[in-house]
Formats: sequence, structure tokens, C-alpha cells
Amino acid sequence: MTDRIRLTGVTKQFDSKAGGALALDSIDLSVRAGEIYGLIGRSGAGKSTLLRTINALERPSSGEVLVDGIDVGGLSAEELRRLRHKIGMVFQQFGLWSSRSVYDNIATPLKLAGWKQDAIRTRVAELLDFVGLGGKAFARPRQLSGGQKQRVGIARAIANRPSILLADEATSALDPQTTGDIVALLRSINEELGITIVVVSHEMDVISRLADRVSILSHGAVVESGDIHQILARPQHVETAALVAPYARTALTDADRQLLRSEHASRRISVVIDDSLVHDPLLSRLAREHGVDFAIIQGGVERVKRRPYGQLSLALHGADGDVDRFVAQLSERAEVAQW
Ligand SMILES: Nc1ncnc2c1ncn2[C@@H]1O[C@H](COP(=O)(O)OP(=O)(O)OP(=O)(O)O)[C@@H](O)[C@H]1O
Repeated sequence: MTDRIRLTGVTKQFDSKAGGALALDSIDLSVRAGEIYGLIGRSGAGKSTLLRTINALERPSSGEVLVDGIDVGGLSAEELRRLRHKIGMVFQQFGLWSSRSVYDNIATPLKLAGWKQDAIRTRVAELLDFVGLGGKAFARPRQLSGGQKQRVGIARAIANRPSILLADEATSALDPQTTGDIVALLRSINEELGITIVVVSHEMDVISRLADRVSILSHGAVVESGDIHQILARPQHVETAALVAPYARTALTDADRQLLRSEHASRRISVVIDDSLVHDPLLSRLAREHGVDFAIIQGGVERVKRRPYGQLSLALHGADGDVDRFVAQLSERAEVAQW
């Protein structure tokens, strides 16, 4: 797959009287055409600033941002206008014009892009249908719920048929049920319209339901990047583990281990569960072959984007040599930690 977006050495230093903030620190990152890419991190980590460098709402202090191979830093005002037609954006607080109808909110970017009245009418009707707001064309934003407002924001962002959609905390102002509806809408925009999406959130739950790949930001730097399943099942950086832990309650914390050690005197292991261990009954087969019994003492298996991930922690019972051989063979096929 080709890179739709590529950032190389992107640094952003804000000047301020209080000394200035290094919002982005040497970011290297690429987003492939057609994928959903997640950016996650705590408040102030630099997510919004990073997102805004992609449509040149922020200019990096140094480094390069390429969109479809074009350096956005070197564009004239006219070229920038055209770039922004290619890149839609949705915001946490929706960013609607409150005095304009739903129709006008969606039609405005089309008018600015030079669409004809008839084409605008047809396109707005099609968009309202797509986002599930048929019949609301003449409502005002204040008459809509938060979820409906975000649907308008999304319809407006994709009106010009962009190839990229930037979503900045698009669900953070919404309740869990509405969040689920907006997540589903964003997924259908990606799958049905083929739009590449970069989604910023501080919630792993939202990122895990949307993103194919993800970068974790901390203090302006990317501390870890990877496939969403790998990040959930095997977080490497302490910041990632902290974001994953409350969501994926299957991995053990140090405190869990301490408690479990006091409760289970036998040998203990944790096994990362992924597709291979779900489709092949390896655990029970090896246990039977080596005459080892196990008790599951913590963990679980969940599914993200139709693929399983998780961890099981086991207390092993059997003769020392048998347990050794069981662990050795299991380790050849699965990721095993003894503790
Ligand atoms: N226009 C600005 N001027 C000065 N500092 C800024 C500006 N915009 C952002 N910053 C600073 O840059 C850092 C990164 O901010 P950013 O908003 O990108 O983080 P974030 O991860 O999106 O956080 P949040 O989720 O709270 O929005 C913060 O320290 C912030 O205070």
C-alpha cells in the first residue's frame, strides 16, 4: 500500500511568554492509503497539533509533511486551498455554524469549492441519507442532539469527496451509545467510501474499535507504534501499558502479580492469546502430552476487529521436568512470560 501521509522529523515549538512548549518532537510516521490510523495519548501529548500539521493548520518548526507525496509546507495559498478540499476534518465540539440550517452547514464547503446549485442539492441529500439525517435538512444545530450534530459535522467534512478525513476527538463529547454510532459511521466512511482516516482520541476503547494501526504520543514524541492487535496484546512502553490497562483488563499489573504469587505457590506463566492459540487447542494439547495441569488464575480473551487478543495467566501443576518441557514447547508457538 502506498503512503497517503508521511511525516519526517516533524518538530513543533510554540513560542510563549511562559517559555514555549515543545508540542512535537521529531515525529516520523506514515499513514497508508485506505487505512484508519489512530493517535492516542494523554491530554497535552501533542495529538491535535500533530493532526493539524497534516492539513497545514499548524506549520512545523522543522521537518516535512507529505500528503500524497506533496510537501504541504511548500504550498501557495491556492494550492493549500485545494489540499484542504482533499482533507476533511471533524472536531470534538462539532464546529457547526449555529445560525445556519443543517443544509447550509453541509452546502457551504461545496459552494466555496464552486459546485453548482443543482449538484449541491443532490449531494447534500445524498450525504444526509448517508449519515442518517434524512428529513433534518432545515433543522438548526441547536435543535439536534450531540450525535446528530456530529453527523452533520461528518457530512460536511466528507461533502467534497476528500481522500483523507481527520477526526479530532470526534466522540469525546458524546455518551457511550452515541460514541458507538459515530464509530460505526466513521468505519463505513472508511470501508464504503475508501477514505483514509486519522483519528485522535485519548480513549483506547475508541481507537481499538477504529484503528488498524496506532501511534502512542507522550510529551510530543511517538513512544510506540504498531498494529492495533499488537499494541493491545503486547504493549511495550510504560505509557502504552497505562493506556491499555484500564481497557484491556487481561494483562497483569505488578500489583496483580504480587497478589497472585502469594495465592499460588506453584509455577506461574502468562500467555499472550492471538489467532493461533484460538484456532489451535495448543494449550490443552501440550498440557495433556506433558502431563501438566493448569488453573487459569487471571486474564481473558476479547475481540477487536474480528480478531482475538488477550492474555491468560496460569498456575501450573506437575513434575518440574514436565512443566519445563511444557513451557519450552508452548514458548515456541506463543509468547510466554514466567513470573
Ligand atoms: N497555539 C498554541 N500555543 C502555545 N502552546 C500550544 C498551542 N497549541 C498547543 N500548545 C501546547 O502544545 C502541547 C500539545 O498540545 P495538543 O493540544 O496538541 O495536545 P493534545 O494531545 O491534543 O491534548 P488535548 O487532548 O488536551 O487537546 C501542549 O503543551 C499545549 O499546551
